[in-house]
Amino acid sequence: MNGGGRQRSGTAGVHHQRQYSDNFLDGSSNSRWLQSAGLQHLQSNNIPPLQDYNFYGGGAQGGGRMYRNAQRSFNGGNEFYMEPSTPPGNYRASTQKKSDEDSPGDFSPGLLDLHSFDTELIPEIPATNAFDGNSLYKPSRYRSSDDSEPYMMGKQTNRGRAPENVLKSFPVDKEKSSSVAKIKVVVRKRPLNKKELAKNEEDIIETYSNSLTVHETKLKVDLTQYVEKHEFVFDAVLNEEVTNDEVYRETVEPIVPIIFERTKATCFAYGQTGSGKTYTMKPLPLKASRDILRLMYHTYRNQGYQLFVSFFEIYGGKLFDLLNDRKKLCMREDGKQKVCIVGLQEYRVADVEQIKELIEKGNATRSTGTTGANEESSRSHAILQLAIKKLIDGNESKPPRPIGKLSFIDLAGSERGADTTDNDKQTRIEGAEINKSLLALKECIRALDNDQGHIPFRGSKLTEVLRDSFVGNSRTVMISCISPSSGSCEHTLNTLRYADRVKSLSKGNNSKKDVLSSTINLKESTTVPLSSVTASAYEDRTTEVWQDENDGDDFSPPEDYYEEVTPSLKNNGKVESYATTEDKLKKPSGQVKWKDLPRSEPKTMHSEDDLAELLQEEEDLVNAHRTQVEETMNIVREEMNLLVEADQPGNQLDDYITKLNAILSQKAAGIMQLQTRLAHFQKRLKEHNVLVSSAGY
Ligand SMILES: Nc1ncnc2c1ncn2[C@@H]1O[C@H](COP(=O)(O)OP(=O)(O)OP(=O)(O)O)[C@@H](O)[C@H]1O
Repeated sequence: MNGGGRQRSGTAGVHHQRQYSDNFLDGSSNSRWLQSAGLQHLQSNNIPPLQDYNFYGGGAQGGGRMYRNAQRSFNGGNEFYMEPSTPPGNYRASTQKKSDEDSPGDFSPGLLDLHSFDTELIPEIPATNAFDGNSLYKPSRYRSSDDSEPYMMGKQTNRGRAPENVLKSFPVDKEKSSSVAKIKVVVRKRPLNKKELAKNEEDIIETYSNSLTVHETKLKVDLTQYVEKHEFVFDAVLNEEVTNDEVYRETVEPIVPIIFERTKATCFAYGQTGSGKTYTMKPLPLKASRDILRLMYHTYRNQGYQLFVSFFEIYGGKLFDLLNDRKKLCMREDGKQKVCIVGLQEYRVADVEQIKELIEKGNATRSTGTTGANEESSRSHAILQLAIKKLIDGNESKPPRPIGKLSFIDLAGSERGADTTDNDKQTRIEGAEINKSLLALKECIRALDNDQGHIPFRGSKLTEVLRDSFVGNSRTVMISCISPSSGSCEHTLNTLRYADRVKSLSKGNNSKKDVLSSTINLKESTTVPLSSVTASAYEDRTTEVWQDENDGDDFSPPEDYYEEVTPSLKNNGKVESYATTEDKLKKPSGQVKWKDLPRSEPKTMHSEDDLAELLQEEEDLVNAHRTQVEETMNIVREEMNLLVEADQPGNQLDDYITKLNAILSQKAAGIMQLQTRLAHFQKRLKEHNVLVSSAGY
């Protein structure tokens, strides 16, 4: 598709990108992420405090002044302004009828409508005028679009792309916009970090341009090891050498022009803690705003477009404004089921530096903590929104109309539910809440996947906010971040299955389900231990097998197959028990590979088929029960959370306990059934072994 996974930048930037997390330069997290984004020159200690720029000022008049300031700034002045657009009494709910538009006094104070779009169409600009680099280009007003030289008004550089090229890249984008997929799922693999290298963990992810293979080492019942191969296909797979700039080009850049065309777009990162979500997400808004401003000031010049920034987090099921001293926010639904965030401050911005400052401010305010995998772990879901609005008839005294919106969501680690086992009460509550919201997100995705009439968006604050990412005229880019390490294999598989499910939401996708591992690899890999395979015998025919057995087959794996695994219930000791180096079959690159196995004699084959079927059955059963137990645990966690929140646990404790007991008894019955089945399985396995040894195999 795009060759993203094979990209090699081959520049100094690559070297930088390949540094492991622990190798990062000293300094604040903000300066670190600017460096990681290739935007270090934006780092400035000289920027005056926001208050110096009438940060909390407002009013219709203020808005007019603000706009004029913006124009001056754009016209080469060095003035720097930012004002929130939602001062009390100054903002109109965009759901209001057109007849009300001339009555600024009726605007709902501080109410931001996340979903509403007016009906006025943006005038089409002929491509020749819109993208005429010669007529529009003002050389003194911006820099190259190169990653290391972001768009900055009032500054000039001799380096960078020719002006024509900068502007002419947009027609391409515009053409692309109509064909931009509704949902795009991209996987990003980070490099092994120092800790993982110190533990001798191996890179088990093999990437191609739009697919990847996870090589999972497993133990058979007789404790011999084998490698199970899981193949996934996505829209793009970005390997550990891909820079943040390339990530931007692959993910967000194509959707930027569309937000001028009445579209809501969302980009979110998903993955376990420490997998690189924040590292990936942080540079994107700045890069996007650079392109948005370029479009605003050139392609849509003089058309009254304005750019607004807001930044909030969902922490413990509550919303906090990251640009307004973590002020608690309220989410409300209006009569049309449109979600509004009451009190959220929006800041109008005119250049990248202002946006940079706001993002830094928000990031500094964000809730973080330390996990085993990440010293600066996000404990919240952070949502940064870039909203494009348009002045009504060029009238600066009226609030502008929302046109399009680009939201960036940095989700908390997907396995933070594991924190519920932590002794610290606060961490447990956080973990439970994160778990709940990610579970709700999964439920919504599943419901959409099944074309269910009712989508349970109200399951969590996160899904309420994300609602418009999945319905209506929207675009969604999901970046699944994965660690390459063998120790993270289970989490990685969970992330990829989750991503696979999201991918299946988009029409006409070509995503293969990860059924291969349980049907083919398992069957064949159970017959020969890995240690007995010589390196020279290395061969890979998995793809061939897949094609043979699955061509034209629209088989969908059972629901349970995609259930996410809660790590606290898993045996993480697996990291330690990973196969010894001698046991592994390696390619010259060191990548562990699955080995094709010799074809068996018909008699043995028959018994192997039986065994494989049995194994499959057992695995399905175990998966189903594990899922049930995990779901139960989630319910228990949620209930516990409710109790804590209720503040007077005694009140409803008896009810809760009765309810939980009923659920647990039901699950216990299931587990007993599983034990009976396993005993049966063990008996069959013994019989099989006898059969194999008597056949002299
Ligand atoms: N592609 C990458 N290249 C180099 N370093 C990376 C890459 N991805 C992540 N890192 C580093 O790994 C560490 C963890 O990354 P990050 O904080 O982005 O994880 P996260 O998924 O956001 O975790 P959490 O959910 O706990 O917030 C950071 O120090 C980061 O700099």
